[in-house]
Amino acid sequence: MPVRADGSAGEFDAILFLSFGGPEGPDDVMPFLENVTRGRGVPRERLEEVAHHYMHFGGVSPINQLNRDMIASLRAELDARGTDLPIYFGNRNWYPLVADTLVQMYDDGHRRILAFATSAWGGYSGCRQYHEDIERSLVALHEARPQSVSADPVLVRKLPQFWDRSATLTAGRDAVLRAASRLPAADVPPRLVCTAHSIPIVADAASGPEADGGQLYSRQVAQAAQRVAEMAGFAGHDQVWQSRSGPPQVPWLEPDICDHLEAIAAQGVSQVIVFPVGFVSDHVEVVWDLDNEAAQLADELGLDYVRAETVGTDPRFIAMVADLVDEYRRGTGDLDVLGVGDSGTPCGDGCCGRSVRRPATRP
Ligand SMILES: CC1=C(CCC(=O)O)c2cc3nc(cc4[nH]c(cc5[nH]c(cc1n2)c(C)c5CCC(=O)O)c(CCC(=O)O)c4C)C(CCC(=O)O)=C3C
Ligand SMILES: [Fe+2]
Repeated sequence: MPVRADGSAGEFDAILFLSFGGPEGPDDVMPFLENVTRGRGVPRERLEEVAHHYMHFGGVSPINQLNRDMIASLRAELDARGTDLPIYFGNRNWYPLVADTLVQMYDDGHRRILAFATSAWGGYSGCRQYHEDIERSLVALHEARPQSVSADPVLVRKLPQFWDRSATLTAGRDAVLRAASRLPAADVPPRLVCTAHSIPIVADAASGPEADGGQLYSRQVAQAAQRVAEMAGFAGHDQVWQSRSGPPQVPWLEPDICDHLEAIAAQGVSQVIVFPVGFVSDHVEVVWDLDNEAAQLADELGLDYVRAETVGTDPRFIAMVADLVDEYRRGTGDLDVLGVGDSGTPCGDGCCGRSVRRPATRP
């Protein structure tokens, strides 16, 4: 059993399901977007444009319900294994805010907490920022319960990145195959296009050990997509990026999915399968940017377009999350893998990019 920083041999006693958060009504949209983009130099016009995407769904992001569904599935899976750790839900950008959830967990008596973050990836937005969310919440807990926390501290251990777990990739493969089966028969095989959230080129360069040339996030995404494509029997695939933000003069990962659809249509491609490798659930960036924008463009270009499901509803994916919990709850999980860190300590030297402090606020 690995030696732990706090020297204790105790088991973990609760799970924090940590996610991005999303608005639950029209009045939440702008304050939510301000939380997401505080200090990031995202132009007002971009925020207003994104606010329209949310308004298209009545100001309600599907992400919260999807997370609650995932939590219910995880609960059932853990119960079936006889693992009775309670699961709590907390978000970076919207209610329930992780800082509030942590106070609740503490008041309920939990002192050793495993955190599962809904991003599979390394890099600042997908990994490091979740460590920062934990750290910031611990600071807030200390302010809310100063005497108790000093005398009786709490440990929050973040679970590893899971983009390369076999269940993640197998669920992706089957989602691609199901999508492919919805395409009408054609002479030429369909093009598999794998998409993930774009990030600024400098953010990508800053993620991952410098010795490996950085680019941890884009390399992980490329590898996951490659594996899924191979497993689904595709000779090749295209890697694209979506939902770019920020000022237009700042370079982000490219090609953008829409530019790419135009390019392949011009090459004579007639069918496309879009697989959102970068996300675990069908939230706004999937149901707007892919099912609406990209699908409409494909229609205009005369492309048959199908979008593969995200992996978060696949029972094998949920079982994988339960495996992570089981591996780490007794302290036997590997502490030396990417994504794992205690109480906000980032997972490795130079692993996931520079820190940018940015507390979420209430409306
Ligand atoms: C790598 C990555 C993931 C995947 C890893 C993970 O899952 O964590 C991800 C997920 C998500 N991104 C989401 C939403 C947004 N992302 C934004 C902005 C940004 N994302 C970035 C990166 C990522 N984002 C970046 C570098 C920015 C620029 C601002 C900044 O540096 O932080 C903005 C601001 C408006 C805009 O400009 O688009 C919104 C609204 C939602 C929730 C959707 C819903 O509500 O249903 C989810 C799951
Ligand atoms: Fe994002």
